[in-house]
Amino acid sequence: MSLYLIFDVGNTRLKWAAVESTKQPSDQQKKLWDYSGSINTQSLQSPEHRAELADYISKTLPKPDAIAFSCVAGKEAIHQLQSLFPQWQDIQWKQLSGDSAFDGMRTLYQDPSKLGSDRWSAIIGARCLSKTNSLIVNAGTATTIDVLGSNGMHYGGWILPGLSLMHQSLEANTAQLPLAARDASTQGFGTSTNEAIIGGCDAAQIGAIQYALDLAKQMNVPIEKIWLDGGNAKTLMNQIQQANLLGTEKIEVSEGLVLRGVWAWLLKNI
Ligand SMILES: Nc1ncnc2c1ncn2[C@@H]1O[C@H](COP(=O)(O)OP(=O)(O)O)[C@@H](O)[C@H]1O
Ligand SMILES: CC(C)(COP(=O)(O)O)[C@@H](O)C(=O)NCCC(=O)O
Repeated sequence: MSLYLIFDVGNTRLKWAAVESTKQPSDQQKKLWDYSGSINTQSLQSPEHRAELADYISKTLPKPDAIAFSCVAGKEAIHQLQSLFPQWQDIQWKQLSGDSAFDGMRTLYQDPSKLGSDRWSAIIGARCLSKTNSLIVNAGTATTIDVLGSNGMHYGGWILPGLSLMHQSLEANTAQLPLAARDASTQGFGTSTNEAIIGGCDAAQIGAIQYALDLAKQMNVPIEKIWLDGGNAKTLMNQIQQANLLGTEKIEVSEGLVLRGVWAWLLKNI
């Protein structure tokens, strides 16, 4: 039996997971990782935090047989990530990029090398779980929305500021708006500044998903499955469910679609 260690370095959080070779990326269960965790991506910049992370990972799991990653947080972060385990120098690190080939899949991106590796790996992860026309929504630092056809074609997508970025940008660029805070009462049209911001930013995110569904239908790629992933997935799902929008039966909150995609790609490249 082999063990694979996978990293997904986003602009806010660094996620990792390790999985044994007895499992498959097409396995539907969410909790398929034998080990997993996350920290702030910024921690990579600190030698102390790097040492803590490396110590924690190397003490909680056996030596992996292969390591693979996606990183959209810049070259320095990649360098710092790859410096974590000097004791495992014989293990080759495999980096998935936006233009990494995957059997049966293709992107219409004009220059696939510019496609975010986390977007491409989430698309691969979604393909492992379902061969239907799918929308992949990764609600993280940015919110990305991508269309994947049942034929394996990525038709492109959108990049929006994520929920926190939207809130922060309103606070930073206006005189009167505070940093909004979500509370249980936020529903429908806002009747306070806080509610108006929270509801407005939710509407921008959910409205973009609705628009993507409409546009995909016009393109003859009617969406049968929506994967909602990332740090804000559950928040958005709650809002979607409470307002009974988008045909909730086809939406699923997925956990670690990027990690799943990197793992699937690694299995084809070792
Ligand atoms: N514990 C948390 N730490 C940081 N961000 C969180 C946390 N919980 C929810 N979030 C939200 O999730 C976003 C980060 O989600 P994530 O999918 O990890 O993003 P990325 O892949 O871009 O690093 C943040 O911008 C924030 O809005
Ligand atoms: C859009 C992103 C910033 C999202 O990053 P994240 O929110 O996951 O940290 C990332 O996928 C990226 O840098 N993409 C490159 C540009 C593109 O995909 O076209």
